[in-house]
Amino acid sequence: MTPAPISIFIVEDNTWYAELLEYKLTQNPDYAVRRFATAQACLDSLSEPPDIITLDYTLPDGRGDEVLRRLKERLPDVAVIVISAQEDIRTAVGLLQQGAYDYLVKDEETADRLWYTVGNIVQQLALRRENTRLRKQIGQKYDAKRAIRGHSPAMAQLFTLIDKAARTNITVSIVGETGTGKELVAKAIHYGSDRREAAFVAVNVAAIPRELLESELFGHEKGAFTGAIARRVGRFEEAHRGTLFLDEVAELDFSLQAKLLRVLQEREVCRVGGTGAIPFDARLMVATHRDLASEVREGRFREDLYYRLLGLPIELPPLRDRGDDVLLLAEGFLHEFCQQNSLAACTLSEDARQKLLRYSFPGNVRELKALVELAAVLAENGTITATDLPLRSPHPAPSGLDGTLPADESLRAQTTAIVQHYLDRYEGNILEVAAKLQIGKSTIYRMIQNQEVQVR
Ligand SMILES: Nc1ncnc2c1ncn2[C@@H]1O[C@H](COP(=O)(O)OP(=O)(O)OP(=O)(O)O)[C@@H](O)[C@H]1O
Repeated sequence: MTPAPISIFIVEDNTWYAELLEYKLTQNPDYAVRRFATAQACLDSLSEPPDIITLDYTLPDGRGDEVLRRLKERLPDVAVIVISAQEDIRTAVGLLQQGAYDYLVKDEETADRLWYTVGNIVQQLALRRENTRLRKQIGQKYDAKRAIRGHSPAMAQLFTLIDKAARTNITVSIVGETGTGKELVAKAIHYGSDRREAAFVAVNVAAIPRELLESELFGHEKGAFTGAIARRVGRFEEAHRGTLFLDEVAELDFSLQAKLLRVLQEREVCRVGGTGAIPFDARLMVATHRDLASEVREGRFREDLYYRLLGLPIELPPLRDRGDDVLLLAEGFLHEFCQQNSLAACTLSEDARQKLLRYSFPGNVRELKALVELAAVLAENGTITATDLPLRSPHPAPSGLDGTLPADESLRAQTTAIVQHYLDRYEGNILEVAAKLQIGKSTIYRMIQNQEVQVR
């Protein structure tokens, strides 16, 4: 797409000088220049607002400061460069304080200096335009209806809840197995809400060592502890006016649960080693794969914090309970993958569809995505058959997983055995294991924490 031209108004009553500036600026074909001999003529033409105005300080119908004020009233964002015959520091400072972008004195180098100043403004404009474009794109990306696929009744209910959550600031608690789309839902709510222009900050509580987590969340002052060589702003502060998403919130230990509760009650954070309280305005969303209510019953999670965090509860069903959504998702991921990799479009054969429908997907949507992407690479002649869907792990796992839905009781045991097998094989390298099995690191950390698996 060709970028929009930069519109520049030259307001100058000296025709020769105006032509000189125009001649210089039009050397860039992207600059569309118009000339005005009076302030009024320029003010009358603002219905098509320019990006930049060069303003002669002494015009027949007004002084620069007065014209600048009127221009800024009408177009607060326009960049105005005032050009004056006199070098007067006090006038220059006054104009800059009034919002002028720059103040240039008329001499033989003015046209060159104007060229550079305009160049700087154009760079900033390009960044601003890019920023707006990206924000729009991100907003679309996380438009719940677009990013989250699913037609099953459970998903229809989910879309209703996302809409409701996006309309208010209510805390949202999302529960679901690994890879069911908890973070995706949190983003959809954030980007559908009034907070979309500010940051979405995600923190995986299970992935950060306990001793670093407090400073990660609340920040620290320089010298607060060994290694705190500079002040650090915490995630709560980073999420100011936006959303803070605390993933795996059930893994918080008791002392941090107490601190989080205090922060949420006071709506203020205190940096580690700091004395003052800093107010914040972040919307909170939390996620966990655990049943928080039973964590409370078992005495592992504070009841008062539970009620603070519960807000609007959203439960994400495992993929195996979403019926035909498996096929809808598979086809969507296939289409995207083939497009992104310039592959010819692929379709799923009937036996492949049946295999996907029967599989249990312990890694849920994340696993499905990885599986069909691999299948797209393996497939011949644009058709994915059952054999292109290698449900078995490439390394012999110590379980009898045969790729189809096993009995519920044995599923957890099989998952645990597979993860343990890979941890042993890759000498406890969690990143590597997570990548090989296409599961979240947090799932592995969680299994280690629960002593379901060990790093040996
Ligand atoms: N309904 C859906 N439609 C399209 N893509 C989805 C859907 N659900 C999940 N995904 C995709 O699946 C992957 C995993 O999703 P996400 O990270 O949100 O899961 P999670 O539940 O937060 O995982 P974890 O528990 O491991 O943190 C992402 O690539 C996400 O875009």
